[in-house]
Amino acid sequence: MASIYKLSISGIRSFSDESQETIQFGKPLTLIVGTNGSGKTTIIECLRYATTGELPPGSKNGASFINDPNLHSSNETKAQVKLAFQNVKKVNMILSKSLMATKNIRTKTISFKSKENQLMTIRGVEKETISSKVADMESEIPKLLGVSKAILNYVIFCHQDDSLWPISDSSTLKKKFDEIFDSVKFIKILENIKQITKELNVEIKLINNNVVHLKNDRHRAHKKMSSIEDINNQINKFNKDVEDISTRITETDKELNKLYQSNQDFERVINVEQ
Ligand SMILES: Nc1ncnc2c1ncn2[C@@H]1O[C@H](COP(=O)(O)OP(=O)(O)OP(=O)(O)O)[C@@H](O)[C@H]1O
Repeated sequence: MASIYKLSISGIRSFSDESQETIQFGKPLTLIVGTNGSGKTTIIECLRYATTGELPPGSKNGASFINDPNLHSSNETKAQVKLAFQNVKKVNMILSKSLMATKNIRTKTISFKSKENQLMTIRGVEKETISSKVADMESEIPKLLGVSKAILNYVIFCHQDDSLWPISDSSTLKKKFDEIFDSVKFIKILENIKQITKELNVEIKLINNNVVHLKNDRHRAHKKMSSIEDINNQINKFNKDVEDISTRITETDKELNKLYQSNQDFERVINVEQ
C-alpha cells in the first residue's frame, strides 16, 4: 500500500510564499485540528491538487488558490506544493508542483499559471527526476499511489464544498459512481468480451465444419487402406501361386529329363541288339 508522509506548502491560500510550511503525517492516522481559517481545508486542497491536478472549486481557475499577490508588494506569487510519498512498490518519491499568480496592474485581475512539475524517485543514494514536460503527472501519480483519480477526488481528498455529492441528483450521482467504479472501462471490457466471444464462436463453427470434413476424409482413408490391404493380399496369393507353378514346372522338367534319359537308354539297347 502507498503512503503519503510529508506535505510542504508555500504561497498557497494564506500560506506565505516566503516560507515553506511542512506537515508530517503520522501512521496510522493524522488528525488536523485548528481554528477557523487556520488552513485545514488548504492542506486537503493541496493534497488533492498534488495527487490529481484538480484545482479547488470556486478558485477562479486557480487564481484564488495561490496566495493573493495583493497581500504583498510584489505583483506575483510563486507557489509550490511538495509531496513526499511511498509508491505502491514502497519506493520513496517527491513530487514538486510549482504555480504562479500574476497581478495585472492595469485591470487588477489575477492570472494563474501552472509551471513545470517534477517527480523525483529516490532509491538509496540514487535520485532520478522526471519532468511534466516528458510525463503526464496527472495520470501517473494516481497509478503510483494505487488509487484512481476519481477516488482521490471524490472520496479521499474530497473538497468540503463538493462533499454533498452523495446526496445530489441521480444523474450527478450516477456520473460520480461511473467515474469511481470506472464503469466506462468496465462497459468497454464487456463490449470487448462480447466481440471476442462472437469472433471465437465463428472460429468454433469453422473448426466444427473442418472436423466434419476431416471425419469424412478419415473414413475415406480407412476404406482406401482396407482396399489396399485386399490388393496386397491378392498380390501375395498370386505370388504364392506363381511360386507353386514354377515348383511344379521344375518338377515336370525333372520328370521329362528322366523320361528322356530312359528313352535314350532304351534306344541304345535296341541298337546293340540289332
Ligand atoms: N488567495 C488567498 N490568499 C490569501 N489568503 C487566502 C486566499 N484564499 C483564502 N485565504 C485565506 O486562507 C484561509 C483559508 O483557510 P482554510 O479554509 O484552509 O481554513 P480552515 O482551517 O479549513 O477553516 P474552516 O475551519 O473555517 O473550514 C482563510 O483565512 C482565507 O481568508
